[in-house]
Amino acid sequence: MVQSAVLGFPRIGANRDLKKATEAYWAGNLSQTDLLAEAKRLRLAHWKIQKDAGVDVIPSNDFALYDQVLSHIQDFGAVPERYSNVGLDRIDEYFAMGRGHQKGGVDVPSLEMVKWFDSNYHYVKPTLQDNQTFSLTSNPKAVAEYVEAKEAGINTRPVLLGPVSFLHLGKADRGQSVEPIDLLEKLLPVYVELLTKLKEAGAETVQIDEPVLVFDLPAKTKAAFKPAYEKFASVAAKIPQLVFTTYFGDIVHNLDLVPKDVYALHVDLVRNPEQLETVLSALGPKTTLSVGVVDGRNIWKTNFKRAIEVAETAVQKLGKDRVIVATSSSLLHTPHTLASEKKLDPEIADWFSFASEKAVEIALIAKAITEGPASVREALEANAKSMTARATSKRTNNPQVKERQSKIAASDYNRKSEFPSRISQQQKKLNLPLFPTTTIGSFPQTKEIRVQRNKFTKGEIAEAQYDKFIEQEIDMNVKIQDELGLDVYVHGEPERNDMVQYFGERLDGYAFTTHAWVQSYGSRCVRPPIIVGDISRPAPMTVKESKYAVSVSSKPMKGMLTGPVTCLRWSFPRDDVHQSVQAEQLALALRDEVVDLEKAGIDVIQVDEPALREGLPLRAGKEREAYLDWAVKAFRLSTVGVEDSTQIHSHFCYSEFQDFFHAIAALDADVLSIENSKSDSKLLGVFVDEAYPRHIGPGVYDIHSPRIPSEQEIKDRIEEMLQYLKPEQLWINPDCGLKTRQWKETKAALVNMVNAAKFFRAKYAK
Ligand SMILES: Nc1nc2c(c(=O)[nH]1)N[C@@H](CNc1ccc(C(=O)N[C@@H](CCC(=O)N[C@@H](CCC(=O)N[C@@H](CCC(=O)O)C(=O)O)C(=O)O)C(=O)O)cc1)CN2
Ligand code: MET
Ligand SMILES: [Zn+2]
Repeated sequence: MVQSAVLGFPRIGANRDLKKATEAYWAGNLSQTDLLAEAKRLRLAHWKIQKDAGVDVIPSNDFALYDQVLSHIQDFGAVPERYSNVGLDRIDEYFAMGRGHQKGGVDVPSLEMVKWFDSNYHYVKPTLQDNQTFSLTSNPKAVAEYVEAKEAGINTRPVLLGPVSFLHLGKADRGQSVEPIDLLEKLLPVYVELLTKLKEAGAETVQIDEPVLVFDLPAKTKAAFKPAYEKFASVAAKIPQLVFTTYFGDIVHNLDLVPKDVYALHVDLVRNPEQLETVLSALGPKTTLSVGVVDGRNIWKTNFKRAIEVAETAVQKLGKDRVIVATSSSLLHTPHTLASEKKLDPEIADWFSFASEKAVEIALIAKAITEGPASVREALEANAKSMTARATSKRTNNPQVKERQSKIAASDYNRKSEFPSRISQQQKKLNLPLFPTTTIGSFPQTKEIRVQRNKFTKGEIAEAQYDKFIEQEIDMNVKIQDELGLDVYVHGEPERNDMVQYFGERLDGYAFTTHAWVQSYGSRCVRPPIIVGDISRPAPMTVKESKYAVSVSSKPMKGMLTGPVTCLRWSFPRDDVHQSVQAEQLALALRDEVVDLEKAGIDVIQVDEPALREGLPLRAGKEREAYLDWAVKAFRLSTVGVEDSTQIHSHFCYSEFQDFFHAIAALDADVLSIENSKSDSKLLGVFVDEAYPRHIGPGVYDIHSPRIPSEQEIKDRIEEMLQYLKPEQLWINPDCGLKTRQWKETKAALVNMVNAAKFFRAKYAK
């Protein structure tokens, strides 16, 4: 029979239960015991959902209190000493690596956190030493959770991140020079020990994730697969059977690296259905193929007909016993259940499927193949009906939007003048000192703000009252910036629930949800709006708040928008129209907003594009160039409608600039702020080598952690930056917005930042 498998289930729970529990624990309002009990409750609930859905292969160890890679770091004894030797218990050590720890005389920043492939999820980077050793902890999480499920009557398939991916996704610690992949020999015994324990506990198969196989890999990493999987083959009798798992891309270019003797191979056929033929012809004679046909990255109902066709192609070649139908990747990137969405228009809700519904889908697809379509006839018919309804719906099509798109001219992509002329006109207006200080946009989203917004959303307070509240927040933010002595102000974004969701809610062509949360990092979640049709802007979206902010401020005030590519990437995009078309529609809507802000007297406008880098296709080549072409065009289309004297800023976090610099330069923004505090300042070298003439603010401190950076630390960072950048092009700002922080630490950090800037201002004053 064809089995059904889920590669991973979202862990936050139907009501962001995990977020609430961890945050309560951090605040000292929940005991460790209660935190662990809540985590257990969630795991059991999620296993039960999948079991009830009829899924054959249910994952375990897909859970994590903060991040699954971080859990591996701890279980493998790869905890840097600064966390392991300061007397923290296991849970606090874990959170210290994830979010820093500044309490009880301990002061450690967090480990670096970066994007998980091309998703909006973030993982903690394994951070390794030259003399790194590994050892398995006494009660490894993978074993404990396998046993826990078994005791609940569910025989799961544990998920592990494979050794090559674990090392490839890691880095040398600051000041260390080890190449992580060179540590393979030392790491493998830990995997063997862990796999052996899983087998002893009863696990028959293990999902071993090697997603790095979708990248273009350096020779050394490629060479690591053979010894790693030969080692596992040599102890095959002692360990579970391995399902070698890849996702988020095709593996055709690395097919020779797939071990021939593993029990099964999983490939993502949602992203790259065309790889099936090649993969099938290269498969080992006994290997089972796990075909990923239910999208783990988006919320559209699966097209059963298409999914079954794909799976049948594999069945014809391999037979039913050698095919597993599965989700394309973990469902971590999808919301918990559609059942919570009481406010969605039923016509549109019929097009969607969230994690719990996807579990049902995958079981149905397996049944359709094993027992024949007649066994699930009703479900197939209902599915076909939904597909037709969506394809023919009037809701998705807006001729006026298409008409405008067809009229875009080459001149719509260019500013009036080049940067040198622009910056002098801007400087006349803005009169900024050397080393201007600014922040990235958001200020703390306090409990009070959320409560007021919640009341407003529920209709408990009137719009006028809510608007008044927002104005008071803006007043307060301006006053605080006066006191801090910042140079370019922000209004603080108090009116925004999220930088993407907020715009989605104000644009036509979008649907939005009430409970569809997805984990972004640690306890932080997002509720991506859903692009269902052609996008347009019925009315200005941010002008009212920005105009008010300018009216109460004596310093330049930045207008604040989320760029077209980030709006696209952090929404659930349509899958029936190319992403470039959706980005262009967003760009046109934002262009009107930018021009309206300028008309309202806003001289500095920041258009954030933190997701531009994450959208970059994972492999170099034509696809990448095509992406950069439309992404850069979308940004330019949205920003260049202004006068030379209006200063355009853009912001990037989570960006590795080495392979990306030319695109950033091509945006032609006047000022860039980038995340930098966790990276080696050497990386700023690209801006020198490539002679970047415009202004730039590399972040001077990390905003993900409550830890307060000292003035000296910030000065040291600036000093390093000055080795690469000219004083007259350098801005001083944090890595990113401050919405996740408390006011107390925000003020303390910004005082130190402003003082550090003043120090250099005095030093360079002539
Ligand atoms: N979309 C997106 N992706 C991003 C980022 C981002 O800002 N947005 N930043 C980067 C890092 N990722 C982040 C992701 C989320 C958050 C974040 O702060 N999320 C908030 C939720 C933001 C939100 O939508 N808030 C809503 C809902 C708030 C809420 O919880 N309301 C309560 C009711 C009010 C109460 O009693 O607290 C409820 O619904 O139950 C609002 O403010 O209106 C959180 O998890 O806490 C930060 C960074 C990369 N990716
Ligand atoms: N303007 C946004 C903010 O400050 C930029 C965030 S980038 C993830 O929150
Ligand atoms: Zn940012």
